[in-house]
Amino acid sequence: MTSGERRLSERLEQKLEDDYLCWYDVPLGPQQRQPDFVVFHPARGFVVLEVKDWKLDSIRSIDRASVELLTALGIKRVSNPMSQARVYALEVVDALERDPALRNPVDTPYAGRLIMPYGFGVVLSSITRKQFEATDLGQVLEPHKVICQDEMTDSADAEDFQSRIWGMFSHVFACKLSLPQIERVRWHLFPELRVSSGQGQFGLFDGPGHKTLEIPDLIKVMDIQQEMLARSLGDGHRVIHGVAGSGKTMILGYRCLYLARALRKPILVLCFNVTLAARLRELLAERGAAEQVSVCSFHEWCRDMLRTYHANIPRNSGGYAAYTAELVAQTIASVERGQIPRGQYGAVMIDEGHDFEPEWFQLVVQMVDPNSNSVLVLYDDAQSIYKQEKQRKFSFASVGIQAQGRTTILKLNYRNTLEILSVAKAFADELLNPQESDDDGAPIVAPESAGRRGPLPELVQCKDDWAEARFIVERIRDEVAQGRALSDIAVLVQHMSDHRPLITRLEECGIPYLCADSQSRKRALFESAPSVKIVTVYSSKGLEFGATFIPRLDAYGVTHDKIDADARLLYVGMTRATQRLVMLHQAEGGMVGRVRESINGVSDALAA
Ligand SMILES: Nc1ncnc2c1ncn2[C@@H]1O[C@H](COP(=O)(O)OP(=O)(O)OP(=O)(O)O)[C@@H](O)[C@H]1O
Repeated sequence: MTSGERRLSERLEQKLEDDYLCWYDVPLGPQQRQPDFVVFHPARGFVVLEVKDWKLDSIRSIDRASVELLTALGIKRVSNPMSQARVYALEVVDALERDPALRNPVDTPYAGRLIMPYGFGVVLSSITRKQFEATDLGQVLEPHKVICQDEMTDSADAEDFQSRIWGMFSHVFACKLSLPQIERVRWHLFPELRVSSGQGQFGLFDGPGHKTLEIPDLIKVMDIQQEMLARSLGDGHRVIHGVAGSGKTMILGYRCLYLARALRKPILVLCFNVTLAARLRELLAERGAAEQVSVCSFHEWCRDMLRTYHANIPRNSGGYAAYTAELVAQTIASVERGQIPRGQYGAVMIDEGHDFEPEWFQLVVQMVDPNSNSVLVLYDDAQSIYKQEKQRKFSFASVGIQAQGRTTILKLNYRNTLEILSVAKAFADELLNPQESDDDGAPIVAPESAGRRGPLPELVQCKDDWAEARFIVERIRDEVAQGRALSDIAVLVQHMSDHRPLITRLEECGIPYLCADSQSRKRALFESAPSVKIVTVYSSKGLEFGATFIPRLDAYGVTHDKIDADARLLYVGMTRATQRLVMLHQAEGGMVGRVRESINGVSDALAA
């Protein structure tokens, strides 16, 4: 920011109330123009502001189209900022007026025109009103559309400051934009905030070649908190505690694409789950970020580092847990002795931070370039399915993440219907009891529903594995008959050895499927032709499916020591379903009673 821009942004923050929205230097509308500031208020409209730090004696000449400036490098000709601001404002009007929901209705006096007033103006941050009036600048910069240096001081009266801004409007009339209308305004102005509803896309905006041509009736756009997080490029470490389905991965995807344009050094995205890493890698590649952004599971990354820097790669002979522990130990040792260089990445982002061990954080934090020091950790304690209770208590500072004061909590779940979320919440009630935590711990946050409605989750009893398989396949056929894509359907199993009858039945019915039963199949889960996905609940973490089946509920939580761990696992499984959730069991016991109670409780509460 120039010093004038900084002062103006401080004044906007101080002198405007909380229901104003202000954007600084953000590309705007279909032409992606970049005005200095856009100020928006739901009951007043919007204004575009250009800020100039020019001193009076640096303006050699000015007319309605351009300005000649005396600079250290000689004379420079630039556009007249007022005409620039006007062009930007008219482009915004043009984009918004195309949307019938933002136009005055046909039988009203201003039929077809924008439902809110607008204005544009110039901020001369180094010229006082007196200086301005002593010149003929007012002939080309209308005086009421200019804010001068002495009108934007710290001590300026808030009411005066606001009336200067709104005095820039040519026409003022009453408007009161509803929340959906405000969202539509943001949808048009900032296409990158659009949440696309493609399957398993984490809401990332459309890739190239999939531009939205028609304006949908129901639009989906990041909420303001998500937008602020996605755009906050600032240096330093940042932690987002977000409930299941609150858009953490979507924000991460957005920041990757944003940072890929802004940074020279590569960006590293790490998660725990191989399947999630593969899906995210694919989506970012479709959006042209493959070269600059590497997405891997943590262990894949360790292996890559050891291979790239010719360090010793352990053999995978003594079991997977021993192998991965050795992989991590070797990577830490290689970094310590300088064989793997530190500071390789312009930014490091960690999805599923709740499944990371403290020493993993310590290792990864060293990988970020100290000049940008940009580290983002996404975390949801309720989904931590690989850790023991005692391991969960740690502070971010103790693992090298300095995020005090830069921690955000996202409570709103957008993924699940109210019915699915309510059942998952009732089921996992004990895990979600909010607990006090200081700014640097990992708070437990209970999700709140964004309110989308759908069918109540189902609990179905079948007599054996074959009956379960027949039932699931029948329901898959129903879903497909109703238009659901195969890849939007998943069966979440407890162990990969559990699904033989299901596969046999799918094959008998000619339904394509893919099992994530090896590392390579996990990586390729979404790459091939459309197919039903069979994944463990573990591997489903981070993903989402329109229709989700969870068989053998009676096999979860059967021993006392597994109850909490399995409850977490099932909470993760249930919150994968965006529309339909069907759970099955053969016997009573395990988690069956708890799920039944949760469904009945929610059913009664919603009926009341
Ligand atoms: N503001 C929003 N409006 C509409 N849909 C949204 C919004 N934010 C997120 N979503 C949708 O919510 C779903 C969940 O998003 P995402 O996968 O990023 O959540 P998450 O926090 O990473 O979840 P989890 O931790 O459970 O994996 C996606 O389908 C996304 O499109």
